Amino acid sequence: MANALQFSATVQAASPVFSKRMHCQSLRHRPSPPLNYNLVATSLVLSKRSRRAFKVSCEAASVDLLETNKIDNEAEKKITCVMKFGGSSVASAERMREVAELILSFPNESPVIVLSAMGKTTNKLLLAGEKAVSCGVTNVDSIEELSFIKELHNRTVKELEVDESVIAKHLEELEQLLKGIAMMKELTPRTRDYLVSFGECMSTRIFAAYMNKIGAKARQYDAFEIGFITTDDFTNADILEATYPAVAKSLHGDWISDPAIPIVTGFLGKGWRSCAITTLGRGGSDLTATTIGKALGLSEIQVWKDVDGVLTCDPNIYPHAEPVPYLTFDEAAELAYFGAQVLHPQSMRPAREADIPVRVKNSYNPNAPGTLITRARDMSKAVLTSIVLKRNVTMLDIASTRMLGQFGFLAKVFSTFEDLGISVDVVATSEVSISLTLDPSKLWSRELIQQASELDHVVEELEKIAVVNLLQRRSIISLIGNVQRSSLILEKAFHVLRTLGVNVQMISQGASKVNISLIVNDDEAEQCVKSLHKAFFETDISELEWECVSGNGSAST
Ligand SMILES: Nc1ncnc2c1ncn2[C@@H]1O[C@H](COP(=O)(O)OP(=O)(O)O)[C@@H](O)[C@H]1O
Ligand SMILES: N[C@@H](CC(=O)OP(=O)(O)O)C(=O)O
Repeated sequence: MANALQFSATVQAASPVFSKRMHCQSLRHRPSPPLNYNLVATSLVLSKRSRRAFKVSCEAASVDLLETNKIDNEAEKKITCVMKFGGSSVASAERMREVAELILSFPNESPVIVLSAMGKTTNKLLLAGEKAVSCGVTNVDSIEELSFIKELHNRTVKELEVDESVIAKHLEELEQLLKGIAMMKELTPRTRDYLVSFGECMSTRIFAAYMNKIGAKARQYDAFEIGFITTDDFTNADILEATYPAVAKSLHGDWISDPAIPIVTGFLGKGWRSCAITTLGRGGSDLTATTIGKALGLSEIQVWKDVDGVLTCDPNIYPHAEPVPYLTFDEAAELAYFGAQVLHPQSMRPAREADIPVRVKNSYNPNAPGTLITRARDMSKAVLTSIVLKRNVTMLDIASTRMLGQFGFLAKVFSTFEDLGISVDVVATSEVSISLTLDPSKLWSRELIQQASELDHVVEELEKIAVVNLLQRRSIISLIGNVQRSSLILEKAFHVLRTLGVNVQMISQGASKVNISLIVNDDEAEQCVKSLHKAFFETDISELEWECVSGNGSAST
């Protein structure tokens, strides 16, 4: 019953007229006890039409309208935004308390909350799984990572003073699963996903219990039970279209019938064929949040991290990185795809499709403005937005053995990759040769031995039509910004790289118009990023501008 609304009214002095009129309405649930004189408190679920009639009746019967209206308004409140908190934001009981306080400090928002696993739980679960493969069943309970996970979650439950039963079953099951892995002596991608799901399943249960304890009504959801339907690509699954209506139905339906803050597991889904738990790739809770944003048509998606927004480069490489106040979806997607850990590579897609702004905020510093990501922004002054580094990339130089002018060479090269299921990142071509890099995330998701033999196989296949040079330990430095000013960016960048004595091995300016990629050796890459950062972000912008032909930078689409 889509329009159902819940009422509660204290009837102080009802009249026979009121009682009669109430019974005339098409009530889903008759009030109990029957409305009568001096009735105290009742709860009704009414259609919108009946609700209007009920209001009139209430007035006629001197019902305590204050109480009625209060609950009426509560039910009419719509879900307004989604707030995602990453592992670092919910790493301890103390952090969970602060996050709860943060959520409740926005009284005008009715958010859906998406949580990642506590702290480094996902990494620990993966390590525990790997150890279980070879440690023997009897030694599972002494796996250090298992003890750490148990201790962290039990301590958090205790410190938050919530019932330990909320996670007891999960901890028991986790140990059983590790014993199963030890018995089978193998950890398949499917089991790996089931294993890491314990992290999000436990963090959300603890947090929902705590919210309820402090009087903020909350309801926990496992994403794989509420319609997150994915491909069966374990460890790196894609969200399928059917997810949006299914998630909307689950969350909205519950909210209408019994409003409570939804606390949803990030990162997890359910394979459409296998019906097994899948994961959306590392950092996938961002994608969970943007998917919910699109499914519910919300006005804002917030991702709360441990940094003051998206920064001008990875702060672990260069601590003087600064927050970027505005980004477009295209810039953010490119930045994430080319390796900025701060956002999941696919997470911008649902937000862009539904045109919902994404705000990246710092849960440790909520007053910092963060980064606002929208469809368009003023690009008139933008030169470079951010520098991203993707390490340990494999590069292939492929030169055709045929004569110039032969067609079909590129098609053959790409069909080889398609047949082998390997995706390509950066490409630069001439008519008879092509240089490209392979997407490491697709290779990383496979076993190391499998990776090596797959690369051999790629080379073997390509050598049928070309001379192939396999180059490993390369890095992609992506310059994200206003490619309308590519000449200025390239001039400045190459000046920096020449000063460092670094030779660029490949360069590509993608069709996205926000990214220029440079390939250099792994061992030179960090220094390049630091020097590029100094040149672009620690130099007065006007010094960059003087050479720029006026009118070069135009507004974005
Ligand atoms: N360009 C960047 N801007 C901001 N953070 C970045 C960037 N590149 C890498 N990072 C790293 O990403 C981290 C935040 O992402 P992540 O760990 O996935 O957050 P969470 O777990 O809170 O969702 C930061 O702590 C920072 O170390
Ligand atoms: N816990 C998962 C999913 C995730 O999104 O985590 P975080 O928000 O902490 O990056 C991971 O570590 O990959």
